[in-house]
Amino acid sequence: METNLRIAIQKKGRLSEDSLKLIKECGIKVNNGTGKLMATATNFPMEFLFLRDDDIPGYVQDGIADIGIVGANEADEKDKDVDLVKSLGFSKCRLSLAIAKNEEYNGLQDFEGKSIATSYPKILGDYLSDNGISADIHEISGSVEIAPSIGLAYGICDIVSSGSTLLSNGLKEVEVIFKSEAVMLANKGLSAEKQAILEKLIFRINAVQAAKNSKYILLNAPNDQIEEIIKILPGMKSPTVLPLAMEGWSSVHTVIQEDDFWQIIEELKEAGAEGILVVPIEKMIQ
Ligand SMILES: Nc1ncnc2c1ncn2[C@@H]1O[C@H](COP(=O)(O)OP(=O)(O)OP(=O)(O)O)[C@@H](O)[C@H]1O
Ligand SMILES: O=P(O)(O)OC[C@H]1O[C@H](OP(=O)(O)OP(=O)(O)O)[C@H](O)[C@@H]1O
Ligand SMILES: [Mg+2]
Repeated sequence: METNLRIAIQKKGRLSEDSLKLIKECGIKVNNGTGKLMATATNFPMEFLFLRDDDIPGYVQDGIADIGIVGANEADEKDKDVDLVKSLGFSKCRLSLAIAKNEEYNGLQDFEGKSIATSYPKILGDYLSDNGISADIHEISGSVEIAPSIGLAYGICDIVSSGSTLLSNGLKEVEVIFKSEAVMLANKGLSAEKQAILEKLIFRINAVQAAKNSKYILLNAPNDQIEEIIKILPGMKSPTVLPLAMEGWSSVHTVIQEDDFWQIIEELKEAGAEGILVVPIEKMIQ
């Protein structure tokens, strides 16, 4: 029987859509009809389990799933004996301490002896003890932001992204204690066959990620400016230079990093580049 790599992804929630999108971008086809909790890819040796994110680190540790996608916050909180394979760049958020917006805040010492409601008792406990603060951690499983207004706790420690949930509940963020994004976890004892499938998957994810961070750039320039323009362009290798039909002009093609984009464009314009086109790249194999 063919070996399949079994991946656990969140059934429904903040990670589900982007996890499946990544799988799709890797060219893997899976038919997860509504309500189906298990599925097999049609064109890659992979099986899918659709689970609550809380259960994923444990299932990966126990080998029920070979790999899994969860938030780094969930992976850290569950503290299972698994390998962290890769950060995936989506579901970026932070775990923060927050208190009622009308409370004065002078620093972390304000939490000394107070109660804090959270779904992340381990991460919070570690943070407080690292900082020499002793507080009463009150574990609740959801709707954490309600705790101060109903008198359950002085402060909270919960996930923040835009900050709008805090705002709507009359809270202010006072400390960021953990920065998170989706990560891939793997079981520590994968067979050689499963390891080989995982490597193929990682190769594809790397190509997708590299493409997302890069742009293909095309521009025209007079030949006497080409040397200077090439100096500005840090391409994958050396840029391609092609003569244009117009005498004395060339077209330059290369790949640039998204982060350097605006700075490079400015420099290129100053160096005499014209007709600059910037195009997204679908996959990039380095
Ligand atoms: N507002 C947000 N913006 C970005 N990422 C988020 C946000 N909220 C949560 N996340 C990330 O997505 C993960 C899953 O969040 P979600 O709210 O779907 O979890 P959940 O309610 O515990 O789901 P489940 O029903 O699977 O237990 C979180 O652990 C965190 O890493
Ligand atoms: O800073 P914000 O952009 O407002 O995001 C933060 C909120 O997002 C998450 O909840 P979610 O909306 O996923 O609902 P949940 O409580 O059902 O998990 C998280 O638990 C926070 O409450
Ligand atoms: Mg959960």
